[in-house]
Amino acid sequence: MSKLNLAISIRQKLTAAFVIVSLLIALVALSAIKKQFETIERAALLEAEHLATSVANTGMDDVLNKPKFLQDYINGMHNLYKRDIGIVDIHKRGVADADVKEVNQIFQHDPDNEVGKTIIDGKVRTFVELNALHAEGAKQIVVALRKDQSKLESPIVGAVILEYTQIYDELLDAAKAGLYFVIVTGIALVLFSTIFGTQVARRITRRLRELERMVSIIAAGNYSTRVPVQAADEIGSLGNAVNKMAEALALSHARQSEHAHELEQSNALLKQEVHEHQISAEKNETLAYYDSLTSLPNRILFGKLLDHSLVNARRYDKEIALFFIDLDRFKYINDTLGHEAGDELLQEIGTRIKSCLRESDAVARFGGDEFVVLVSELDEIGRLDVVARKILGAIGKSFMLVGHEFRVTASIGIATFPAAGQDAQSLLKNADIAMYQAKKEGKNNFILFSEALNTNSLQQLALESSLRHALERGEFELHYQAKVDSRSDSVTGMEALLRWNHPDLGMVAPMQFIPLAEETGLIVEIGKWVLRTACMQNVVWQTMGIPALTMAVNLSARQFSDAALLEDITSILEQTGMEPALLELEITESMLMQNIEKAIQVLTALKNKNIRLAIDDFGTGYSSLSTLKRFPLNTIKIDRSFIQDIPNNMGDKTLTKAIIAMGRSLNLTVIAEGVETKEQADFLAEHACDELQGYYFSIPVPADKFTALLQTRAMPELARAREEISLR
Ligand SMILES: Nc1nc2c(ncn2[C@@H]2O[C@H](COP(=O)(O)O[C@H]3[C@@H](O)[C@H](n4cnc5c(=O)[nH]c(N)nc54)O[C@@H]3COP(=O)(O)O)[C@@H](O)[C@H]2O)c(=O)[nH]1
Repeated sequence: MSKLNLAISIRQKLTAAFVIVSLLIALVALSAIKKQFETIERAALLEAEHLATSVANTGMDDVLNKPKFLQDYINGMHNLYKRDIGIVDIHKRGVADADVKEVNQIFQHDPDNEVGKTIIDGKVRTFVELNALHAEGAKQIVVALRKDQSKLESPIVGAVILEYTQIYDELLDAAKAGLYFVIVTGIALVLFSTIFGTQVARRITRRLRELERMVSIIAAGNYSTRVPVQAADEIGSLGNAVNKMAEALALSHARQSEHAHELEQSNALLKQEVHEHQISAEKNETLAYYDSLTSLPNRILFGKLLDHSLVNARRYDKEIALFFIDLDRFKYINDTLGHEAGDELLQEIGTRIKSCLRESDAVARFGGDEFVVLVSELDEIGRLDVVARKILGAIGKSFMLVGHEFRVTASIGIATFPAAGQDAQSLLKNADIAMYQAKKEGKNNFILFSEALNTNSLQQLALESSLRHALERGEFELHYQAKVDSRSDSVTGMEALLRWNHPDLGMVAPMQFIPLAEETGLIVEIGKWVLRTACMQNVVWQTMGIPALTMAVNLSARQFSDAALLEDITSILEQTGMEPALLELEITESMLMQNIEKAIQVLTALKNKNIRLAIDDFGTGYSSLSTLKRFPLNTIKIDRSFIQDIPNNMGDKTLTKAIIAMGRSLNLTVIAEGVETKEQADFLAEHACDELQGYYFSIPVPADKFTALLQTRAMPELARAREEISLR
């Protein structure tokens, strides 16, 4: 309820109460006045009746015949008591009257013949006599006059008419005086009580308003406010109660503030904890779904994206494509330049791949050097080539790592939905198969998955599985191929060549399993076995009295980039007792050109161990003379591709001559591989190629056969080999 409403309401109520009470008092006073008037009239009437009756009882019957006496009596009553009495006979004729003119006159002042009626029935009647003296008329009472007044059955002989206006008026005047006093006093009292009541109401409402104002201030939170208590009445008690309530509120507010402060503190702590929890949840999510190195989605998140894309592709009958990208020779970079450089490279690769894609495509890193791309809005299958070439081009651009310029390539396998698989797992597997095929076919390219690849891949998988057990099962063996002095035809050394004697497949060619061993990393362990076996064999031959010959062993890219290479070789040399100077490591030109600085570093370390170093497949890696000069080499081995068309191919002849000249100018031993004919041998000898290797002299043979070859040192062995060649 508003302040205004409250005040008006109480005042109105009080005023209304005063008005009602005043009206009631006025009403009661009026009815009392009315009652009093009636009583006055009744009293006047009663008195007149008694008087008239007493007049009648005064033996009127006897005195009727004595009009003089009667007149005197009436005159006496008039003079003494101011009462006007008239007496009539049964004919209404005046016998005596206060007004003597009425004597002997028929009474005619009763408007309804009340006198006549009373004379007939004896009943007391009143009437108002129309009289000139009284404007309102004179009140008259008429009583029957009997012969024997004590007996009701006595005959009526006349009537007594008594005017009672005077007594009535006197009584009325006396009553009116009292009445005026009552009315004036009453009005004064009503006025006073109204004014007083209004003042009281006003004072009450003012105090109530003040109380309300104070309560509002307290309610607004100003608990120190106190209501001024003006009187010890109910409002004063209410004020005291409000003050007590304010004190209690102040106390509770203080406690609440304290509590709120504590709550605020714990809330802040809670917020902090929630914030930390959120951060850690976000971190966990990032860790769970994103690759920490490249910030690209990881395998888990990519799986979800792929599943989602497959659902859409199925629903809208669309094609999607999965690109499996694997860097070529990444391990080599990682091992030679260090992990930090490798990480930098992977980050850059991630960025480059991303830059080749549309917003709707997704790229993820699966770990290592494996990246996967999801092209979910494939308009046409032809776009796959464009995307793949774009990615290869971006990756193939040069990188600056540890202050040097490098180039890497990648192999991409592509699998499309629905052609290459119905679910995420098969799509990923088939893209992986296609990627391996791309690697096999020379790397730095892409292959779209086909069912034929799958069959091939299954074979590869079976081969890979057997390869993992080949070493422990002793299925490897080494064959040795002689190296011959071009001038004397004498054996200067041999090259150890690995053979895999598969229990089911028979002799598996190195070209079939070495790339597989390289990809799977098995080559490192296999390579160590080759080194140990070759060294042991060489020592065995020396203990057999065979003069010391150089043992050449091939190193794969992975072995060459293996950080433990030097340590492993040193330990093998120590374990086998092999003379380091008799060991020649053949490293391909392309391996050296991958990272020239690192290659120089590794070669120098090996060279410092007195190990001989040969550059294999020379002529295929486009190394310049200036670069070549920086490698601490002993030998260059001209690639078979230059030899095979000699003497017919003039270009090859010229190039071979140039390579020989260059090697000699660098004081390197020059050896030609793949020498299959006398013409080739003669040409090379003629142009001062130091050593020759090839089927013309000897095919790679097992250790026992090579022992025989060495022991006899007989040309016939070589010749036999030549014969074998010519038989092919
Ligand atoms: N990392 C390692 N690589 C190895 C090892 N053993 C062999 N290999 C490499 O495998 C490739 C194939 O080797 P392979 O089938 O043994 O072929 C060698 C010779 O048999 C072949 N050769 C020799 N003379 C001739 C010839 O007159 N004609 C002709 N067509 N082929 C001939 O050449 C291969 C030796 O080449 P190279 O090593 O370049 O001297 C091959 O790349 C091997 O390097 C191993 O243990 N580890």
